[in-house]
Amino acid sequence: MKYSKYHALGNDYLVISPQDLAFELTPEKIERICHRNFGIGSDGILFGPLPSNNARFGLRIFNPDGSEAEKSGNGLRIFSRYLWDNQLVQQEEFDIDTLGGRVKARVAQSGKSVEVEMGRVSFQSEKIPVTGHSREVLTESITVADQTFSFCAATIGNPHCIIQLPEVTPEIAKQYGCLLEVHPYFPNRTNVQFMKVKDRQNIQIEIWERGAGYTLASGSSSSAAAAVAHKLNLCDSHIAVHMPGGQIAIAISNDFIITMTGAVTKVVDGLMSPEVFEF
Ligand SMILES: N[C@@H](CCC[C@H](N)C(=O)O)C(=O)O
Repeated sequence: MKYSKYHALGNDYLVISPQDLAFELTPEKIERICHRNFGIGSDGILFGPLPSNNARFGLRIFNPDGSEAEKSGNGLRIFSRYLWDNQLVQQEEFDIDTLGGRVKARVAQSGKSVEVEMGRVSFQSEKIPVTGHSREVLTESITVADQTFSFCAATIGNPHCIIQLPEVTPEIAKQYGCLLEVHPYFPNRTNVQFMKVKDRQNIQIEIWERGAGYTLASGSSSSAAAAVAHKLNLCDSHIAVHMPGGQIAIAISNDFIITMTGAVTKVVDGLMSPEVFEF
């Protein structure tokens, strides 16, 4: 099986084209391919390009636990770079359809920087989804293990739980992220961001991704956390999001449409042996 591996600030994905796949991409196979010891290793699989009625290209996004995600910011930027590298697009702007909606992508610097218009953030409980009556989920309480946090929730196609703290560390994300991901408030599970507001233009986040665990960066997480910081009037509309893997620039329009810009790096084109599935 042919694959291409890229990373966006350390958030790594394998791009697999349907034409290079001779078997069905089942959850068990996805888990094995993404496994960092028994497989190639990645934070997810980008399966495309697929035919779409809504956009030039269709894309399916899979997490390393085999679940399917509606959207991935870094995944979309990586997939855009792949389309560019493989000359599947000639113009710098094009659109991509995902389960979580259509996005517009624009490549720059020969694909090394990609901007994606991610869509509109909503804080509405039934859209995220969060259980309970219909409301914007802003500054509510949630308890996991020994700890009660104040949280906000948002969707940009996929669900996010954002917790603002004075300081954030990888340890906090790992200790509480796994519990918050599966909290009964979130019927579809959730991505989790622990956010420190540095000033009106800068936030720092530590991330626990649904279906992937602790990651070094996440585009949809950056979008959701920046949108919450802006919604709570803690930040302006242009925000640099600092993550362990690097920095993403987020611009927020008056109606909370997010534009995200950041680096994409190619790692390798490879050929996976079928022996990987002998288990
Ligand atoms: N790394 C991604 C998010 C991938 C999907 C996520 N794990 C989910 O299940 O929603 C990003 O860059 O946005």
